[in-house]
Amino acid sequence: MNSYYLINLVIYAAVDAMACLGLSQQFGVAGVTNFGFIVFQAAGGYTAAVLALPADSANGGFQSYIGGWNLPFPVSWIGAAVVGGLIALPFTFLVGRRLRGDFAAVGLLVTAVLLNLLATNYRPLLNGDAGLSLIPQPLQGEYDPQAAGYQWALAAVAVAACAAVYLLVRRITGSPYGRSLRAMRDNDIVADSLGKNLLSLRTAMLVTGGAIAGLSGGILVSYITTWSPAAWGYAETVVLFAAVIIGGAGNHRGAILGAILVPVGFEEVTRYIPTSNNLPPNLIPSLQWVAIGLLIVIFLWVRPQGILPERKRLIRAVPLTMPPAGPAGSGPPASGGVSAGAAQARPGHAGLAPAGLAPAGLAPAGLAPAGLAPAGPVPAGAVPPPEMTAVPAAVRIAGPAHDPAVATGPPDRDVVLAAVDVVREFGGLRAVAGVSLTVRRGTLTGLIGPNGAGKSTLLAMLAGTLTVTAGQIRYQGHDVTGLPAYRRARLGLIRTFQLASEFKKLTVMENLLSAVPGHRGDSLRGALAGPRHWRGDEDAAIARAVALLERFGLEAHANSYAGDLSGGQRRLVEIMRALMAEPQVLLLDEPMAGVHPNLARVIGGELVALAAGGLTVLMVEHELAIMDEFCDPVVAMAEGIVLAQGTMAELRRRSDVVEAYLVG
Ligand SMILES: Nc1ncnc2c1ncn2[C@@H]1O[C@H](COP(=O)(O)OP(=O)(O)OP(=O)(O)O)[C@@H](O)[C@H]1O
Repeated sequence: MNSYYLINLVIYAAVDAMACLGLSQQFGVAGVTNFGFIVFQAAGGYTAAVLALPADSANGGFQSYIGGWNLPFPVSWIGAAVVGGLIALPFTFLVGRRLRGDFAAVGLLVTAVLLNLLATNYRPLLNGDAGLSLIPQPLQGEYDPQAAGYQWALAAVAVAACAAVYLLVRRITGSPYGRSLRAMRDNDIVADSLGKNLLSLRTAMLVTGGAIAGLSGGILVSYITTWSPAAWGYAETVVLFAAVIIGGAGNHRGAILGAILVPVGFEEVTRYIPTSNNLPPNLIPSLQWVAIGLLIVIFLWVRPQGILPERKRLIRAVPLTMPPAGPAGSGPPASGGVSAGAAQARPGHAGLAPAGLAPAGLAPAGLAPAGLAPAGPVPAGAVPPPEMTAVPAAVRIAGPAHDPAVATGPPDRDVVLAAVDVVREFGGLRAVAGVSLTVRRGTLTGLIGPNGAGKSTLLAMLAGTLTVTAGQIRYQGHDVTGLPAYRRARLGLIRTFQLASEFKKLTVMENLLSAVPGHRGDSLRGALAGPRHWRGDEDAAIARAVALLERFGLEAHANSYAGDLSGGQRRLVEIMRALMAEPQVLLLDEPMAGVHPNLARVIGGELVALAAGGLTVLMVEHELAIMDEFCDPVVAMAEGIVLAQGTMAELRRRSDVVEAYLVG
């Protein structure tokens, strides 16, 4: 085989593998479907070209372009990566919290098409469809670019760059930050409710993917010495997607394999197809597209996980070696197992007692008395009651220390969560029609009502998953109505969902670890710093998770995919995951649904013990026996309003509640 031909193969394989690694990171790991991926590669290629080219007048002005700085290697490649990353920033508005994933994907595709049209037709800066040529190769002043030695060296540098990209994406994916990315991919609303900033995560993925794509484009342009808009058509993104899907989305080795099989392999195979003058000239390229399309369909149908599926991340249980719980007040609740590992809480969370309990001495001695708050509506815009405005700073368990945006007004000692005349409309339907409600610290408050009463909608508004149409949500004495779910979660306001919401393709252990707040490895910077930076936090979190798993009898499933568990077991995973988030207030939406009655009792007892330690729980539940046994007070809703609030015995004496819900 001719050595130039081999060099060509190696360089194309390296460039395509890099691009596929970037796309696999975005799409396979983080679930960001970037149909505009090729734009970033094209931008990197153009940047490398204009950084290396002399001013456009230097070679007779036959082509026009931006700049022409004639900068030495490797500035052109670095510039390609930087520009590839930077041009991702304007795209972030497409992948924000509010835009559904499929709309964002279409938005990115349309943007790619528009930019390609612009590049093809706008001559002054981009030279139109003629593109750019005579792009200088790296160090071509010092070496002969035609020499085989030079070309092999260029291929070696391209392979080295590809290896560096592989190590980079592997480091990110293998970190707690990578776990958050995969959690977001599996269920972004749930990830949001656990404190993950979706916009920041997706922006980081667009920028790193853009930088990788830009670098790959820069390397390619330096090698082929031309840049043409026709080579970066949006359809090229389909080829890269095919490679990632066939290789195995989310598996970085799969991305490399896919790159070798699809873009490189297809090009090679078609070289051996005999040509004939009788065949239409575009037949073979057209057949290539048909084959790629068919392969995508076949793989998505028969083997959606690809040739090399995403690998399961087994986590070894760390033995519980920490000292027994500390002195009075900082000790575990009666149900000690849940608290294990808390002694290793990070300094930033030092105030958080085991599994989110209130700090020593601040918790009420036992389950709070009924505390019958008036059920009637509070007028809109009402001044908060006086008890919501004065509390010692030490009680701010998860207030301003976590989130500087909520920095005014001291929290209340007793009322930890309040809805003030809250309304939620869906079109013409008033699902919640002016609810006022207070939840007191350390209580296990029940929320009952017939189907469609508005309970889940109210819970979602309290957590920030749904915005209110009118009214106010107050948490720890602060107005949090405008705060998104992830910010509320970081303040300790954690919810679970009515429908199963485990991260299916994360193991049970990973589900639990994904909720840990303030993990040193749960940021891009922390992930890049490497395991040595976050190993301590990880071990402490694993120890806490193991204790919880043992408490709820799921230790044997620690390394099973959560999506493979039974309905009841998945419920338990959600509850444990919520506890791992170190909540101050837990909003549970039918947590016992599908759980065996004996286990439901264990959960109930566990929640009572946690409440005795200062945790506040608001729980929607249809099973009245559970309400009778564990919840006090209980709030009854019907048709979007609160009918009454009191003990279950008191509610049973209310004819309107009995009529609406308790009959039968
Ligand atoms: N996203 C939505 N779009 C339109 N209507 C909705 C939406 N979510 C809830 N609703 C409607 O709002 C009303 C209250 O629903 P919600 O789920 O809050 O009731 P619920 O008390 O939790 O009922 P259940 O006990 O059956 O879960 C229902 O009529 C429901 O159809």
